[in-house]
Amino acid sequence: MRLLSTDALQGSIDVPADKSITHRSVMFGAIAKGQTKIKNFLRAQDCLNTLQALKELGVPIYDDGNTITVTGVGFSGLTSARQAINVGNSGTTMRLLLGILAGATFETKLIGDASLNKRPMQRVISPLKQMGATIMGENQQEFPPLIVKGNSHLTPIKYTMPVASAQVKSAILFAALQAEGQTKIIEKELSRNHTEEMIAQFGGKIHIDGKIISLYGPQILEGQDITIPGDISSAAFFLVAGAIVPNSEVILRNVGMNPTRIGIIDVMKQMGAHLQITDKDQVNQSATCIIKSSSLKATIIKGALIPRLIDELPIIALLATQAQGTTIIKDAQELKVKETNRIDVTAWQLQKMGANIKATEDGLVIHGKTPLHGAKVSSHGDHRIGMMLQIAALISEDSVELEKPEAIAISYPNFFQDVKQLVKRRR
Ligand SMILES: O=C(O)C1=C[C@@H](OP(=O)(O)O)[C@@H](O)[C@H](O)C1
Ligand SMILES: C=C(OP(=O)(O)O)C(=O)O
Repeated sequence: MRLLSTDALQGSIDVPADKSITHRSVMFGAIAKGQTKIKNFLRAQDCLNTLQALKELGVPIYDDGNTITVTGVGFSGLTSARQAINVGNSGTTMRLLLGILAGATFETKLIGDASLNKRPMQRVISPLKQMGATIMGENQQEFPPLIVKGNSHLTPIKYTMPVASAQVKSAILFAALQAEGQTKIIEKELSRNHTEEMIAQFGGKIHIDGKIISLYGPQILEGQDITIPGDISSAAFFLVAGAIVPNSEVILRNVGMNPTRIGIIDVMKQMGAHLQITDKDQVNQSATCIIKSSSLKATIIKGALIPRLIDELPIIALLATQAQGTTIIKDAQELKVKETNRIDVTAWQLQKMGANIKATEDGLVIHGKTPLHGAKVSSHGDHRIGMMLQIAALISEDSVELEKPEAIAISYPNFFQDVKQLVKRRR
């Protein structure tokens, strides 16, 4: 596919719904008692896989095209699926479902696509096994396909997390809601807290003290009405586009502003971006972002900041190619076990376009500012790499061809329409 390029972006877009919160809204709706009504559900492949998975586990879900109504069955009301559940490309779906199914006495086989088959699952298998669940990969491996057989008498654990991962934390919390007694999780670094927030929103009790989370189980949650805010991880592509394309002013409405997710805003401000945040909505944790073409300087991104912008690192790497000086990203080894090895793929694809970027063991080193030129690039089936490359193409001197653009529908089905809407002058 030939990508668009331009020398001006102008206009506004409504940011699509948050993927992490969408997954969780259906999961919490399913394991609660009573009805959950979800507005602004993200109709992207990953989230549709979560919806389908819960239907296959016996949860009544009705979609009127606007609102999704989930009739909660409680953990004990889930029923055995007729066949293996295919969660496609979605790591969140597989890992969180393992936590939910840790207390179900029937057996479930979870399968996914070729990319998911390479993603590490030991990080969830290990704590869930300690709690009493049985989870097996084929040939004793940690990789999907996985078979999970739960245990109706799960035991609570005290668990110090070896990785900063919201998915691992969430899987343990779903199991903890079913276990008798106190579970304590000690986070390595603070990661996105949507699961903790939703436990409270659905009427549960959870105690958080910095990196220590404690929860007494078992708990029965109650269905809620939820409106999903926009996804900062999707907005990120246009935040960067607005900053690096000359003559630009882009307004992004309904951007989720959960503090555990807004690392990219801190980084862009630090780099000198003309970024303004207005119309803050405290209830919905969202705001409007206005970004203008910016003259940028390099920065260092590491440590506790990494989990707050983990999915934004490929697009931040592109931003750094347009900043004066050397940007260093470190402590980001988790990027190697996403949909692709995002350290290597980001460096490799941007190098093809003339960027001065090098992969390191745990991150990237980017020397700016370099002009980008045309090339044949590939998403490698990774939605975030595909979107990053379209934004790179906007400032490319000549034409860029993208292989596997269809991957973008995993999190942002209307991405190319939104790009088109903002492009004022095609080159
Ligand atoms: O919990 C979530 O919704 C997510 C957590 C992160 O993964 P890890 O928990 O593996 O860091 C993130 O990369 C992913 O896109 C979504
Ligand atoms: C890593 C991602 O998602 P998941 O882990 O759910 O596949 C992502 O969306 O960038």
